[in-house]
Amino acid sequence: MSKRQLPPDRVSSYFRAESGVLAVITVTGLLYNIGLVAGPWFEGQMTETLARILLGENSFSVMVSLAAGYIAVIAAVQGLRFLKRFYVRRFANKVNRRMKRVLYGALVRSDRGDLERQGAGTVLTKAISDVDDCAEGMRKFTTEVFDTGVALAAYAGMLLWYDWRLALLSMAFLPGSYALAERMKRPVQRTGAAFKEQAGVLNAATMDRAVNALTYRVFGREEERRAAYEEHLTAYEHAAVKANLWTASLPPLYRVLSMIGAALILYFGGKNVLGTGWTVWSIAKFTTFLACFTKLATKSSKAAKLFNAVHKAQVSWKRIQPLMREIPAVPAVSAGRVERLEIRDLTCGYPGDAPLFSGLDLTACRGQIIGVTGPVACGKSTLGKAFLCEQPYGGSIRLDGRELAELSPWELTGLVGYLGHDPELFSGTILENVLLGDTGDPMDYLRAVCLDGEVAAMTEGLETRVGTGGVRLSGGQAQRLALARTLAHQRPLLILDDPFSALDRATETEIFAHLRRLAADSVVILISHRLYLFPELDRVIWLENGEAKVGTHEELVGNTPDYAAQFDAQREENSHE
Ligand SMILES: Nc1ncnc2c1ncn2[C@@H]1O[C@H](COP(=O)(O)OP(=O)(O)OP(=O)(O)O)[C@@H](O)[C@H]1O
Repeated sequence: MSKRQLPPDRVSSYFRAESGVLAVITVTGLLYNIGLVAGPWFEGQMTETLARILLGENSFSVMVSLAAGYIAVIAAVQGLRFLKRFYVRRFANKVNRRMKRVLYGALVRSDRGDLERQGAGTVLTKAISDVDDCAEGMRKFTTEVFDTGVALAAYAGMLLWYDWRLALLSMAFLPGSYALAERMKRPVQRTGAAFKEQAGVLNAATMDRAVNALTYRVFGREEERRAAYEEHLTAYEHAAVKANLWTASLPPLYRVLSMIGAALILYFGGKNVLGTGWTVWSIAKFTTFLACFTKLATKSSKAAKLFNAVHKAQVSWKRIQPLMREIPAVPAVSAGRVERLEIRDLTCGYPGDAPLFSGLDLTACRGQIIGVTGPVACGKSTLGKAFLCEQPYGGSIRLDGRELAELSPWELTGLVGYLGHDPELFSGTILENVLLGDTGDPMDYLRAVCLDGEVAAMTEGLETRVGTGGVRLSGGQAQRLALARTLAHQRPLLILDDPFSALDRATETEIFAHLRRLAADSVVILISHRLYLFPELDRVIWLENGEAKVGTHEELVGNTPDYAAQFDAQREENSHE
């Protein structure tokens, strides 16, 4: 089966898609873990040799060659470990990328209305952190299968080989330690949850005191608030002590329990050395056995970590699984060029309300930029959204003769690009926000929106994380980044709703020049309150009092006094700056 056909809503697909990398991990992982057993073997041999040297039965050179062999084996084992970890990391990165590509594809083609209601940026941020948790869980699982699973098997095999009775006896206490840990999870979780809750209450109380400090002072309620705050603080301290007591006191107990096996080895293993036990051992075997057991006991305590990581990944996967669907490629006909946009007798509004405007007629050709403006709340954004067909419109909007309302959502996605008021950035990097999982050079688009210099000056450049909704960026940076994203995903019809509102005039003019060049193959609908650039537009739509007037800038200045007045007012304002 080819990689493309693997169903993206199954975790196994992501493992199968990376079977090559997993094969390398398996080979290096097996060699590394089997090599690990060589350590205790060498330690046993060196202890034996030391005893013999002291008794005069061996020369020092034997010890030197053993030590050299030990160092060589450790170096080889660590080399294999490095290789295995490198490939596990690579595997996790590839899974992460693949999952994000599927996720972006699904979200970008989701119903815009739904997404807007939930806040598209927030949906993406949550889903992306779930993908990160899944990929991390898969990484830990893949690591621990070898580092814990295979290593435990190798150590256990070695113990059984040396003395199976003593091996079973000493290992019998390990499950007891896990069972106890499992049973004690409940009070640990309960006190931990209570502590977290108290921390939340205290945070809220702290915020309340800080934000409303002035109000409390003015109304003479400071002392009362202080007393309430002290109560929260005391409750927080008690909860913290309880939670810490449980979490700190139990692990040593588990360790003592699992190390009972070591005491048994000292006793029965000693008998083996003296020749009165179940089998006959040299000092080397005794030392190797003890070292293997200690390593096994330590390793096995990590098994819980593996289960936790897998459990967390499962929870995240459940949340994102419904989003992980294969998205059919946008039909080729939609992604191609469009020569003409024809709007006839267009009426827009919301169900139950009078139309915001009606009778809009316009024909625009590829490469043209059409401005839309008018007084506050005249319906500019509503006109922009009409091209997304979220609400039914009256009249007709045709792209090369194809009525938008009759197209499938995916065809529409291939034809219409949209940038709304809200930049809708998600908490990924600048690069991810521009490319949305596609390939290409984001710098071209960042240059076009005059953001390249600022990104280059950031310590992490394109890898800078922008925070949820782009909170780490200024308003102007967020707006330009969203515009770069729109330009990076060119469509034959581009709707830009007030894309320059947070920019200064010089930047706006420069970006506009780039827009002309980059969108030469599209029809651009540019909605704006600011009219500086309107003389350069191919046509202007003026919406007012339910009417839509269309003309060149000069025509509207001549026949629409309100448009002329708004343009003059802005020009005058600008000349005073
Ligand atoms: N989803 C909606 N349901 C009902 N009415 C809406 C909806 N969205 C907007 N409106 C109303 O439609 C009118 C026009 O809104 P719209 O956002 O299109 O105007 P605008 O010209 O873009 O405004 P602004 O100048 O503030 O950008 C407003 O009165 C608004 O309250």
